[in-house]
Amino acid sequence: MSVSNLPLKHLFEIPEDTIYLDGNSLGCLPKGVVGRATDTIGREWGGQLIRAWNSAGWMSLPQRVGDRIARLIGAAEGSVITGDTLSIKVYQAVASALKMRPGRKVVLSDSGNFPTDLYMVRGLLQTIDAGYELRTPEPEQVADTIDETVAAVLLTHVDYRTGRMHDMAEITRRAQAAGAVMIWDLAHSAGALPLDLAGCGTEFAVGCTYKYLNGGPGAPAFIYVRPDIVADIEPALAGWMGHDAPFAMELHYRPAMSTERLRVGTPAIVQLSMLDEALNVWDGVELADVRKASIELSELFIAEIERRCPQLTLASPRDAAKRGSQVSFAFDNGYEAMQALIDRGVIGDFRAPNIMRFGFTPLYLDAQDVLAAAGILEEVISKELWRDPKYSARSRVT
Ligand SMILES: Cc1ncc(COP(=O)(O)O)c(C=O)c1O
Ligand SMILES: Nc1c(O)cccc1C(=O)C[C@H](N)C(=O)O
Repeated sequence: MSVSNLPLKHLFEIPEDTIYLDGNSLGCLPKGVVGRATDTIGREWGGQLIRAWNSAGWMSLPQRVGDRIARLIGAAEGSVITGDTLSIKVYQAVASALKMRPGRKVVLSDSGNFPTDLYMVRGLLQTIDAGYELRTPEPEQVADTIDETVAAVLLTHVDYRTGRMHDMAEITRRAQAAGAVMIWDLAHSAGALPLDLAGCGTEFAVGCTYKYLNGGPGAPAFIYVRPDIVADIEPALAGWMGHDAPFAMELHYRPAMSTERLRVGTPAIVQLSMLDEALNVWDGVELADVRKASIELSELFIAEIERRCPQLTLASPRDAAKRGSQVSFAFDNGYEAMQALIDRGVIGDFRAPNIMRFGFTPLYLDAQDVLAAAGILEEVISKELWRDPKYSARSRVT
């Protein structure tokens, strides 16, 4: 693919004979990360011990890494903080949003949302036990369902199954016009396409860093809070690291005056330093270039698969402007076909009930990869290689 400075394959460890189309679930390993983890463990922890919180800058790492992510999601410096898992950050955002709209009793999401987002909301509402309701209309109906009973709208921008993308600016506008607080889950957007959080005015956004940001399995999540409201929000999960002066050890919680108030407990320093290192691959990269290459690669893939594999049905929006950076095809034996494909070095994934999912990560993928993957998928489908009984045990976790 001939987009300016992409791809940057040489910056990644990619196993030989592997075409990786699953960077939308777990990104590839950037080359510097192993060395950085070793340094954090050996030199910083091993050599500096407790002093490293100051001498190695561990205490400020959640904010510094947040600032690097902010550039990639169109947010101002200081408005993004890292830590915990995305599930926790969803909980915090929704809990804070409900406090901002006392008297309103509805959280609005959609029926396509990733399960953990819905589970976290239900768990929160059960804990509060004050007559709240979670509504989950079809994704296409969400905008028209926002009314003045809605306290918070929680949506995943890019659908994990189909790649269908909500109109962030328009839904944010509709939510705020009805007086609701907007929360975007950017799990499948951050690092995948240009975002303009500051411009769209959303109150909150949350996301993970192990997909397109390549932070590694279990890498810390992030949360964005619009700068003008941060001093007023009441953080659920008020841990000591979100206190204005953690080492004053005060008995009463006094939140930090910045996004730091969304911190909870001790940050996972090794993972955070791995993420910090992984973000180096983005230096000098423009999301507009990534998006252009992502659309070219995914259009190429769709054209090739529709020509070579008529048994598969496109399950993603055909219009690239309405898709994130993944392409899904429906196929009744998709599970088995995906196992057969993975066995031949093309790694995508399967999502129930029948979705074969392929992620496009232009930092380490090019047109040759896409053509080769399409050829192998054609072989799996046309020769019905997926019928081999070894592909039928549905025991994989992803
Ligand atoms: C939209 C969305 N939200 C949340 C999660 C997961 O959250 P966590 O990182 O807490 O496992 C995922 C993927 O795992 C996701 O796709
Ligand atoms: N977070 C994951 C994990 O811990 C194990 C396996 C997969 C994941 C994922 O990220 C799944 C992903 N969010 C999805 O869209 O399906």
